[in-house]
Amino acid sequence: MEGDSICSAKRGNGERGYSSIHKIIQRISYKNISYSVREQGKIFKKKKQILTNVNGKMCTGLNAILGPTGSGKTTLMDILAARKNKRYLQGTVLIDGQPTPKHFKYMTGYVTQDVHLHDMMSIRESIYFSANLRLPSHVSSKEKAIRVQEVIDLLGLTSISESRIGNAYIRGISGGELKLTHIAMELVISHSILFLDEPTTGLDAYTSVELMETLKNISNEGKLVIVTIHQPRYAIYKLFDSITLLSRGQTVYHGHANYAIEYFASLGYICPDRENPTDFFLDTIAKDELEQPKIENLIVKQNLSVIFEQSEMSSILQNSLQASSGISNGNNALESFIQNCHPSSFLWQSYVVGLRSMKRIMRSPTEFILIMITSQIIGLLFGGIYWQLECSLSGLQNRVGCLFLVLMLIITFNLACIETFLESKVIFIHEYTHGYYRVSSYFLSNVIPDLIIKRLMPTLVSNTILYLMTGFKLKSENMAIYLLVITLANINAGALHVFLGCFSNSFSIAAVLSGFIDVLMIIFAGNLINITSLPIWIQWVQYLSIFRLGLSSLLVNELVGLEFCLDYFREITMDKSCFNATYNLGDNVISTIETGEKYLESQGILYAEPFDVWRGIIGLALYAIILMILAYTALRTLKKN
Ligand SMILES: Nc1ncnc2c1ncn2[C@@H]1O[C@H](COP(=O)(O)OP(=O)(O)OP(=O)(O)O)[C@@H](O)[C@H]1O
Repeated sequence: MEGDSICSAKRGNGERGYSSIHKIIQRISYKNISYSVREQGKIFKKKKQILTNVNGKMCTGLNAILGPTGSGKTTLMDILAARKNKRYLQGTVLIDGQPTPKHFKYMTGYVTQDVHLHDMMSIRESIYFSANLRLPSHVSSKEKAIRVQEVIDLLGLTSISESRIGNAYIRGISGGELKLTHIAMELVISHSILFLDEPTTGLDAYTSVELMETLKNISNEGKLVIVTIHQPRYAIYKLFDSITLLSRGQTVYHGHANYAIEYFASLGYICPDRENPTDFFLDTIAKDELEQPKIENLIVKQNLSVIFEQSEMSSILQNSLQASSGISNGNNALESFIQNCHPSSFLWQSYVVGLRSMKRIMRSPTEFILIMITSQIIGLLFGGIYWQLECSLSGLQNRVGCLFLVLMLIITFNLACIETFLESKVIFIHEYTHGYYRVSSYFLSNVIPDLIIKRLMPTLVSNTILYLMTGFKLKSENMAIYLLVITLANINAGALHVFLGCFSNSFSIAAVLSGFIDVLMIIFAGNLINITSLPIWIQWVQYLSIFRLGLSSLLVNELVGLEFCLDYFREITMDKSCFNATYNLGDNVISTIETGEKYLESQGILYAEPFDVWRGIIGLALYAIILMILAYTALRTLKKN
């Protein structure tokens, strides 16, 4: 019985690794690992202990973490893979005797329990996407394609490699095939350490054994493979080099898989012939958790974890951990080795992610077509309602109303940006934490095309139609300014809703926040309440309103130089043409016309200087930059663990 002999397993050569990003790692050791969290969703957050004083060592080969549901398997694996919040962690994890390097998680393959992949991509495209972004740039496209094909064949995905992933509405591949695709996306990178959380869940018995045999073969090449698994068949159990049995976050056994039965027998727990050892271990642990066993030759009320802690095996392990903590194995350059977590450049990442975004839009055109058709119908409808506006007082009112409604529509259309991002948030977090791309590449190539193609393009087309139908000023410079304001308002509304999508975890929360912000901005637009009538100390809020900034520019652009007949005079003179005259009524001088300038003055909108039309545009542009930075920052600071 020798604790350290866990690591006397074969030493492969880490063959197939792409050496520029993959250091050959042979051992992970962990000492006194304790992990606790503050439980979410309670007013007084209670501390919950998940792991307590766990020790161990895992080496090249197939290592399994077993235990009942909720025993802490995933948490332990996450800690070893450097994917847990260090704030709640106590103890040390050493990689080949060295502290875990900063970017360790990018050096490892990690298959999560839940799988989230882009629905419109095929299996081959998904695996190629992973290879394209995560393999070093010196690996040619041809080599990547060959590697992808090899992994597809290895996991038996050949016959369905061109099938789409699908989603809840569009039937795609099965859950098991999805899992295999995810595993393939990690295998294709050929990391020297591979973590797999419940890789066989969702697979039939035969495929599970096949998969585990594949993982065993991979580990025989000198790779360190760690899996968490619930209740593997004996055929799978036989493949494990080492097993770690957990019970309520404590170690019940850690050592060679083929010694475990002997160890339990030494405690009086005899595994019956023909019984699957894993079933036997889990049953024993379950009984131990329930009733605190009172077995002959054992100290009463000692449970399996205490017994293991006091065992000879555990003390050998402790000694070996103590001794190995300072050994570097020549890998003391681990930290400097992986300075840059991304093997591909910012531009390459933006190109690859952008290409996928475009493919997604092209392959699910319904949403885009629907947005395009609805916005054109609304454009035509508004154009019909505000058809060829007259230069009368009602024409002035209609102009203001129409411009306000155009801005309202832009905000409403961009509400969908919340959903667009929320939908892909899980995929973004998964891909980002797996080192596919930088946040900036994703932002540039995923968020921005979405804003431009799905939101801005339809709005610009419908507003061009609307502009011509309403009879707004026909000069090209006025139309250009109109479309520029529409563009900036669109970017603002889109960025605002992307920000809200990043900020909150559900559509309803984001929609409530959006409603609140929109109402505030509408109040300060100026046409529901006259800003000049408000107390000075609150008037500044108008500069925070996209509506106010946009509307003031649109109004200056449209109204300066226009004259509007008072409808009253047109009726009494029965003259449909507009004339400019003044009448003296007692002390009052009444004009037959209202000028656009007079209206703007009454609204507190500056118009006299050419710059006045640009004031709102510059405000909108600055606002767009600020909102984009906020959205980007929200994406960066998103909790990614
Ligand atoms: N962030 C967290 N907040 C609260 N509880 C947590 C948190 N993370 C883990 N837990 C709890 O810790 C325990 C261990 O979780 P973990 O996912 O590691 O178990 P597991 O053995 O992998 O379970 P399963 O076999 O079901 O996957 C569970 O009871 C879980 O609810």
